[in-house]
Amino acid sequence: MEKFFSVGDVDNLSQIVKEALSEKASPNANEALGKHKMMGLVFLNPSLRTRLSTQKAAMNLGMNVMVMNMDKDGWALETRDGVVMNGTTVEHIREAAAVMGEYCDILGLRCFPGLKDAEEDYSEDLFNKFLKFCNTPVVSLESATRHPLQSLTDLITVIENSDYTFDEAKQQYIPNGKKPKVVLTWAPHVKALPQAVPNSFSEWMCEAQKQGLVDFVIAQPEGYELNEDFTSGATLVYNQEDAFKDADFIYVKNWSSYKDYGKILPVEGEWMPTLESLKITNDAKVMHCLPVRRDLELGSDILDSEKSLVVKEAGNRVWAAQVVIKRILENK
Ligand SMILES: NCCC[C@H](NC(=O)CCC(=O)O)C(=O)O
Ligand SMILES: NC(=O)OP(=O)(O)O
Repeated sequence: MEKFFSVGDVDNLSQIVKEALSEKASPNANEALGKHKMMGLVFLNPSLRTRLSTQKAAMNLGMNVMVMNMDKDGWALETRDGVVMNGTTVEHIREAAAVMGEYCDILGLRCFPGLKDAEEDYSEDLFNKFLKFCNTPVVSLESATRHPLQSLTDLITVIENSDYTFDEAKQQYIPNGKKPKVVLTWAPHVKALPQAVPNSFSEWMCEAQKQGLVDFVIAQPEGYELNEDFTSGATLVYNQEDAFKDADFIYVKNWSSYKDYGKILPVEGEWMPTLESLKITNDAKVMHCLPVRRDLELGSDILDSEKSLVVKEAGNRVWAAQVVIKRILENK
C-alpha cells in the first residue's frame, strides 16, 4: 500500500477488517515494524479523534510521530501553479510537501473542501498535489470528498457488533443468518458540512454490499442526494421511517447539498433520530463519526443509551489507522 485515500486502495474488505481486529487483540505485536521510522501528521483543519488515534496507532507500531498544524503554525500555503506569489501565500505546496517528505517515512494529511466549487473540491487537487510532491506514502486524514480511516473504522464496528464467521478458505466474513441492514441517514445541522464522511461511508458500504457483508440503504431529503459515484448499488429513499424499518445499524450524519453545491436546503419533517424513531428498527445500534451536535443532529436520549456505539466506534479509529500504517510499513 503506497497511499490510503479511498476504498479502491483495499481489495478484500474482510481481510483488512480481520487484520485490524487482530491489531486490536495484540496492539504491540508489531512494534518492531516502525522502529526508527517517522510518521508526520499534517492538519489544515481541526481534529480530535484522527489526530490522537493515528498518533497512537503509529506509536503502537514503534514509530515516532510529528504533528504539524499547518492552518495555525505553518506558512500560508499556495497550491496553484503559475501564479506570482506576491500576495498573502508564503510557501508553495511543491516545496512544503517535498520538505515534509524528507523528514517522514509516512505522511497523513487532513484537508477539508472549500464547499464553494464542486469541480475544484471533487478534483481533490490539494491531496493529489501533496501526494505527488512529497515523494513518500500518504494516508488521508479526511480530504475534500472522503474520510477513509473513518469508513474503515465504521466497517470494523459493524462487523464487530454483528454475527459473522470468518471463512478461511474464502478469506471472507460470512453473516450467520440475515445480513445486517445498514442505514445512512441525513440529519439536521446549522452549518454547511462537507459530503466527505457520507460519500466515504457510502462507497465503503456499497463495496461491502458487493462483497456480501451488508445490505445498504441511504435516507435523505430531496436535494441532498450524494454524488452518484459514491452510491452505486445503494437503495436510496426519501423517507427516514421507511429506511429505519428492520434496520440493524443507523449511521447518522449531516451533509450540505451536493446538487446545490454546499448549500443548506429547506427540509420538511423531522430528521433528527430519537429513541422514539428507533422503535421500528431491529433494535438498531446508532453510529456517528463525531463530533456530534446533541439534540440538533442526534437525540441525547440515544447518545446516552446503550444503543449508541459512538464511543466504541471512535475507539476503533486506532485499529483502522494501525492496520493501514502497518500495511504501508510492510510494503516499504
Ligand atoms: N472529521 C469528522 C467530521 C468533520 C466535519 N464536521 C464538522 O466540521 C462539524 C463542525 C460543527 O459541528 O460545527 C464533517 O462533517 O466533515
Ligand atoms: N471523526 C473524526 O474524524 O473526528 P475528528 O475530526 O475529531 O478527527
